[in-house]
Amino acid sequence: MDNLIDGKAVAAQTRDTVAKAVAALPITPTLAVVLVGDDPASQVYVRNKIKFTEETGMRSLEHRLPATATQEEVVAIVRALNADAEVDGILVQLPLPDHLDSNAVIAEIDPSKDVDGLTEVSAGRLVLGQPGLRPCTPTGSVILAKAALGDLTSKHCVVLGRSILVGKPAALMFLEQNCTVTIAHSRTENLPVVCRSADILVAAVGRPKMVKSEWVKAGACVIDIGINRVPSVKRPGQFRLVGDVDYRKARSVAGAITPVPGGVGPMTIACLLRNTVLAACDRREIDRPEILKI
Ligand SMILES: Nc1nc(=O)c2c([nH]1)NC[C@@H]1CN(c3ccc(C(=O)N[C@@H](CCC(=O)O)C(=O)O)cc3)C=[N+]21
Repeated sequence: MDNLIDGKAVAAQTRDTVAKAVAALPITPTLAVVLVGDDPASQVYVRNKIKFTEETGMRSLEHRLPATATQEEVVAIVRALNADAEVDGILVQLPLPDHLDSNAVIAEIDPSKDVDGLTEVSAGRLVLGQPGLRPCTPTGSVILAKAALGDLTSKHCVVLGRSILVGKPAALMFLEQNCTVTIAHSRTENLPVVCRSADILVAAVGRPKMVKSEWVKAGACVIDIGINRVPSVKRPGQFRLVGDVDYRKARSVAGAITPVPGGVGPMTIACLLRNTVLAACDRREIDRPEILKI
């Protein structure tokens, strides 16, 4: 049964489209990445973000600070990037070390450069239905659902999870696609029943394999946003990635399903690149490229 949604392939396509859009622009968009500390997972993500930025014909700047950096030092970098007219996008890799206030850092980002879609202005525009920069993981999830289903109008979308970074914006973005949206969470009664009513089930809770195959309606489209690191049984001392969905069993019920890894993760980075182009266009009053429409 070929019901796998190949996130790697759709991400490669998305990056291709971004590269075409960049090639047609009169300018070269620039993404600045700020990395504080030496969390190994963050290092890998940042390396990939920079690699793909350059592969799509854009410029990248990298600012690395030690884990001991102060709030003032991080804020000073963000302010310098705000003031730098060459910089179109600013990404502060999260999580920041515990002693730093990430909300206060994000609040410093010039909303016109907010390629993560995390500032109050970006969130407000999403709520108000105004154009803006949308968060990357929810955008990637919508693109994957559309790759599987085409038009999403009137589908019942259940978003499991209400986090600020993922669940809440994902719900609003599926609403923008004319879905009927339910947000389910830890206090929802009869979670399995609610999830089973979904045509599109978006799992964003951060609990490994929490969503069982019995929670999935036959033929539903399952978008698994979870990136959970669990100890590997085969390789002691190592970790493997699992999603929020019991993928192996759910795959035999779902009409379409994203794997982890190889699902939403690669799309998150592709959508960051897309946002960098959109930010560059908006900032310079160039029309957004038609090919980047969702
Ligand atoms: N300011 C900010 N923006 C982010 O968007 C952001 C962030 N901070 N901090 C961390 C999270 C996480 N995130 C991922 C991106 C790609 C994969 C990805 O490509 N995953 C691969 C596997 C990679 C692996 O093996 O670790 C996959 O799912 O196939 C996963 C997770 C972006 N994040």
